[in-house]
Amino acid sequence: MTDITLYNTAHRRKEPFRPIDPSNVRMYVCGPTVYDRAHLGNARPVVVFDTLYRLLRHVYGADHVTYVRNFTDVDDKINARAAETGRSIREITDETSRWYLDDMAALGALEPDHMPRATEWIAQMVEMIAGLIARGHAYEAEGHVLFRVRSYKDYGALSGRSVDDMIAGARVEVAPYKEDPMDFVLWKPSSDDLPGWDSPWGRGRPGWHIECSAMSFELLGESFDIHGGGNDLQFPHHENEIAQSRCMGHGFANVWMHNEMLQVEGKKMSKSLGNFFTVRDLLDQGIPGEVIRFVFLSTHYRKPMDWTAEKAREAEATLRKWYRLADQGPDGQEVYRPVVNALADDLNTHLALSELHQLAHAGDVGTLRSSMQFLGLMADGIPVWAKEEGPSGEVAALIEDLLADRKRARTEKDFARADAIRDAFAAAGVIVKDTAEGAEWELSPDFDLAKLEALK
Ligand SMILES: Nc1ncnc2c1ncn2[C@@H]1O[C@H](COP(=O)(O)OP(=O)(O)OP(=O)(O)O)[C@@H](O)[C@H]1O
Ligand SMILES: [Zn+2]
Repeated sequence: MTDITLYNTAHRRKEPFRPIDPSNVRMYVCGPTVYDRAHLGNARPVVVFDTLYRLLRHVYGADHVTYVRNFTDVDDKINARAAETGRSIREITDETSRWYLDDMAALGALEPDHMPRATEWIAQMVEMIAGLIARGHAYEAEGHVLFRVRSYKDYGALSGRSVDDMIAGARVEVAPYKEDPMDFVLWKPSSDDLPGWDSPWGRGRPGWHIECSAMSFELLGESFDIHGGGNDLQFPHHENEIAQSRCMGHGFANVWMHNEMLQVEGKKMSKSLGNFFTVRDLLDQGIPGEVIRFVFLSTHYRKPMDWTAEKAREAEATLRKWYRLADQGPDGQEVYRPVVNALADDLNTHLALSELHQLAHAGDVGTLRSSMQFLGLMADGIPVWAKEEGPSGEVAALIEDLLADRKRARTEKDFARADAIRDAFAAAGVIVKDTAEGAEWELSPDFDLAKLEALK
């Protein structure tokens, strides 16, 4: 069996992965708050943990892995969106959840085995909150229930910081009913115009953190193998989840995995900063989902990354080449061992892609096909966009620009430049024919975009 090694944030090192029960490997990933289209940053954990899910299914068997990802469908941002638009909360959360699943499917992400909506698990949250009060880890104050952070001595262990350091660095809400500014909300009262459920503490709604503790417990049990999410959730969300579940006497998650952020000019892409574009924006611009997935896979999940048009162009050119080859491959070949091994080493997706380059280079079309399927780059055969004749608009525009540049160089008798362009076309596999009507060109099967981009 393949040995998997994963970086465990909780211990800040790579560790051999040993599931609690190899016949049911269990993973929980924090899902979206559903009030708006997912931005490209939100898609990063989806692709990262989908890749891990695929690896686990490959190693332990598809029926021996349980993947849970929630929908947060009760939240003040959702209430605000409903108030702004005059639409009902349910309409907004239903529509947004559907969009989310469509957009993520376009990126080749498999659906998790369970996708619990928080509002369907309120009774279980209430029960857990009552349990925390009974154990002295929570208290009721003015219709709120708060978690008593100082009652959990390991608080902060995941981030490796002390409670006092965290208070200093965080925006903690100071409220008169809190015993300590660090205490966080498990339950809060709802006015009549807001969603609310009856509880021992009056009509109200749950805090965000308790959702994940309650739903992971119900669907995966007291202890499970992997808990994932973006590293922006590490504190406070994941520290709070750990505090709640451990104080209930649960073992909770063994391995904590966090993806780094998708950035825009050095800053996290986020709704609050307004520096975002959605997955749907890219798809609508004609950028295929496979290209977006490829760009994600080319950077390791623990490194920050940017989205650039150039990365998308290169990914598209590579994928077109691979699809042309894989199209000739028989189905049902084994996945290439080095590709599996690359993922088994803390999801080294960059290395996995280099292994695919090797396969393409060697012309092993059947193994290329099965390995692309394994990485989620090829669901049902060759995607339609890759079957269409000719390269994408972006590649064509680049070639046309270079041809214009060559013409100018010739007119200006800059033969060095004209020759450099000619040589680069030859090296990149662009076949140029000069005709009376001007230059005509086509791509040879081993077209290599990188060799052209070097010229720009
Ligand atoms: N820029 C980003 N890069 C990578 N992952 C991100 C990024 N922004 C959010 N995520 C992840 O997306 C997932 C869904 O989170 P959620 O719906 O709470 O996003 P969000 O908090 O609304 O986004 P934002 O931070 O833009 O408001 C979480 O796992 C979160 O860590
Ligand atoms: Zn969570």
